[in-house]
This record gives sequence, C-alpha cells and structure tokens, in this order.
Amino acid sequence: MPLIEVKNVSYFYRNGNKALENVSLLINQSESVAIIGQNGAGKTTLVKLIKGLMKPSDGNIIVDSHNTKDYTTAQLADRVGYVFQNPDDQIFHNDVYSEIAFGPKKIKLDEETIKENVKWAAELCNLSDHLNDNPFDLPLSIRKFVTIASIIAMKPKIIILDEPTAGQDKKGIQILSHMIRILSERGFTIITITHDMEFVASNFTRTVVMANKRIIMDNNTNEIFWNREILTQAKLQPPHIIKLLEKVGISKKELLKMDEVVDHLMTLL
Ligand SMILES: Nc1ncnc2c1ncn2[C@@H]1O[C@H](COP(=O)(O)OP(=O)(O)OP(=O)(O)O)[C@@H](O)[C@H]1O
Repeated sequence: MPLIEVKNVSYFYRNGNKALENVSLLINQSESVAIIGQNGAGKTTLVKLIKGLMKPSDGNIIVDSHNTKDYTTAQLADRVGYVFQNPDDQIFHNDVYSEIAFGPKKIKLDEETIKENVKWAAELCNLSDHLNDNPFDLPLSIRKFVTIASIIAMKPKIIILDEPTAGQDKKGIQILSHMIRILSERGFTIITITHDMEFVASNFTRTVVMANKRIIMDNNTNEIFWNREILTQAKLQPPHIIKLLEKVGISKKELLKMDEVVDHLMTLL
C-alpha cells in the first residue's frame, strides 16, 4: 500500500480561491519526489494538505493509513515533517542543540534517543560544529540546515522540504544532495517543492509537474525534462544541460545527469 494517497482532492481557501482541483497522487515509502510548477500552481497547498495543516475541501488524503481529516496536525507530527522555506518562521531557541532537540522532546522520545537523533541529524546537516552556537548568529544558509535537522531528528516517515536550495551555495547543495540520498536509502520518503530545475535533475528520479491547480504530469524526471510540451504548459524551463544538448543536436531521453552526458559524449569521440 502506498505511504501517501491523495485521492481526488480539491481545496478552496476561505476567501473562495480555488487552489487545487481534483488532484490524485500516490507516493510509496522511501521514494523521493520533486514537485515543480510556476508560482500559484498549487504545490504549497498540496504539501500543506499532506502535512495535515489544512484538510481537503473534497476528496481524501491518507497518510500512513491515517485519513488526515480524522487527525489533528499534532497527531500527525511524528509521521510528517515539514521544513518551511524561511528558517526564521521555525527557529526560536538560543542554541542549535536545543532547537534540534525540541521536536524529539515534543513527541516524547526518551532522553537517550533524543541525544542520538540530534547527533545523527546534525551530522547529516553538517552542523556538528555548531551545536552550541546561537542559530541567529549563523548565516541564513546554515540556519536553513538547523531547521532541516530539527525536523529529521524526529525521524518522521515523510519529510517535506520547501525550496531547500534557496540561498544555498554549491557546498550547501552538495550537503542537501547527500542528505536526500541517505534519507531515501534509510527508508524515509522525501517530498521537495522547488523552482531549482538543476537540483531536480541531479537528485530526483520522479517528478510531479503542477500547473493551474492540477497535476499535469507525474513521471520519471528524464521523461519530464525532455517533454517540451509539458514544460511549456507549466511555463518551466528545462535544466541547462538539456538546452545545451539540444543546441548541439542531441536529443536523448536517457541523458540528464552530467556523468551520463559525459559518458555519451565520450562514445562520440
Ligand atoms: N492563504 C491563501 N488564501 C487564499 N488563496 C491562497 C492562499 N494561499 C495560496 N492561495 C492561492 O492558491 C493558489 C495555489 O497557491 P500555492 O501557494 O499552493 O501555489 P504554489 O505552487 O506553492 O506557489 P509558490 O511557488 O509561489 O509557492 C494560488 O492561486 C494562490 O493565490
């Protein structure tokens, strides 16, 4: 059974704005999925519904066998973690250790497990040397990792990352890539909303494209980025590597990651 089932979901905000229209989506455990689409496409609304922050106006969302309509957000908190785009919406402790330990304490993990989880999350987020620092003395890029660590330290089955690469340099993006790979290998399910097509191309094998409050394609990332019609409909640009390949007259769906492209070019020598 899929870990997440979004079944014919529509959502209207209180002011009557329609934000989702008849959206269905199945995600299995340990999948990592990118959700892409223009501003206003409905991405944030969809993940907030999966997190249980809002309930569908129509349809149902089943998360780990729990219909979100029947549970409070707090009751779903140990299953679904949501890292907000802006770290300052999330951080409120004066040291990094306490910030990361807050979630695990709240879901009542025992003292020993809290210590272990904080250590593990800090290592994955490259924060081991910052545990005594005040998060507000750290640059935004590192503060963002503090908020990621504070969610993964609870070890929720599902981890939602909202624009994780925003404000990150090359090193930060490498840490994120490594983290997503390790979490997925360990059986965690990762959902990432992003406008960063290069990050999607390098890190996600499955991509969901949203446009105009609907899912217009859900497929292998290669299929999506080589599909000009879908990208045009979603008003998205393909990653640079595809533009480059097209410019030199190479059109091969199996090429997306840099190492694959280099291997292919070598065969042409
Ligand atoms: N709090 C709100 N009240 C009313 N309408 C809203 C609210 N939040 C979002 N919407 C509307 O719902 C629709 C979907 O918005 P949503 O934020 O889910 O899109 P998005 O794809 O996440 O966009 P972005 O990339 O800008 O975050 C848009 O038309 C938006 O204007």
